[in-house]
Amino acid sequence: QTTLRHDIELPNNIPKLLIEKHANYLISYGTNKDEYNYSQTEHMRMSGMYWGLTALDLMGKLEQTNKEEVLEFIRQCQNDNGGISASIQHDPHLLYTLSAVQILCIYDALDVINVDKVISYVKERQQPDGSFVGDQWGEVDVRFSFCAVATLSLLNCLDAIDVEKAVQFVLKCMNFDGGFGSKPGSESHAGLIYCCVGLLSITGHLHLIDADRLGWWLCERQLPSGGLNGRPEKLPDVCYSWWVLSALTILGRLHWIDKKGLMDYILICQDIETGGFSDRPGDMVDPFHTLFGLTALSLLDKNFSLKPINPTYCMPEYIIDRLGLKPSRLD
Ligand SMILES: CN(C(=O)[C@H](Cc1cnc[nH]1)NC(=O)OCc1ccccc1)[C@@H](Cc1ccccc1)C(=O)N[C@@H](Cc1ccc(O)cc1)C(=O)NO
Ligand SMILES: [Zn+2]
Repeated sequence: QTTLRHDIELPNNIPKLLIEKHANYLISYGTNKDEYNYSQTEHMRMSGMYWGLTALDLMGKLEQTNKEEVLEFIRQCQNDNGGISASIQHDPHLLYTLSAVQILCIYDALDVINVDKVISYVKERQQPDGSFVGDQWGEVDVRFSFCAVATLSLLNCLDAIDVEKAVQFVLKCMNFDGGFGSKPGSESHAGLIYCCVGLLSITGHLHLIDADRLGWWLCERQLPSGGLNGRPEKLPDVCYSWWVLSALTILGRLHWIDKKGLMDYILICQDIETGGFSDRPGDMVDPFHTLFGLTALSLLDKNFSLKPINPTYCMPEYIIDRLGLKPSRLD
């Protein structure tokens, strides 16, 4: 019987990975600041810089970036309470505090901010039930638990929070399908699964996951086009290649996916004129999907000329090695 499924048809000629095009796209994205898209993303600028810089580093192009300009921007984004905001004069948030710390680790420049105040900002966000709020407005989401734990572990200061209680909250977000939602009772979603599996990988609690059941749910994300979606019945999207593959890699079940089919899907999502990746063939490219297309390819095949990516932190493996971090994986 024909099951009606949202999916797309793939054309037959698959382009190879156009590294130079993607590097030029990301370098120029950061320079012409008057460009419309650049102005529309001010509210998440710090994350946008993390996406661009990490992608450029994977392609071996970090030395083409303006390191001093980025460090000065980050220094100006740290607030008196220690938290870091998306742009200058914006409110601090755990999302952008993580992005800033990730960038500073890549540049090996943590000294440009007050690290002790970052640690106290993160610590103050933890709630009595172990969960975390993102900022002073108090929204709880397990994404923020991952931001808190990833940030503190990059700063080698995980003991500033109650790790056991943080893990307890994550387990409350686990569903019968083996997946995780943003809060207890929320439906499973590949992005939140990445956050929960990543947190448990950093804290060494992966044994609490039903790896076969979750692995199965993650592989069910793959569609006939080869692409992956984030939830059942959704369209394929390049960024879900990363959210699903990184979790499968940590769970030791990456081989459960049809790698060739997914690689073809991701390569078709390149814009061969402008450079960059879009979520689906023919859509507008952006730095977000460009990073997650490249990180997924880095996990799929080491023969692309990309540096290896760490699946837990979504940062180049050599940076995690330099920091002496060993996030756990199931074998
Ligand atoms: C806020 N946001 C999203 O909601 C995207 C939108 C989207 C892209 N493709 C389909 N939808 N969704 C998204 O990131 O979903 C994956 C996800 C959700 C929750 C937690 C972790 C990953 C994107 C930005 C964006 C908006 C609109 C279009 C493209 C990118 C975003 O900032 N995502 C965050 C998700 C995130 C947040 C916190 C983390 O600790 C880790 C990841 C991010 O990647 N930060 O580095
Ligand atoms: Zn996407």
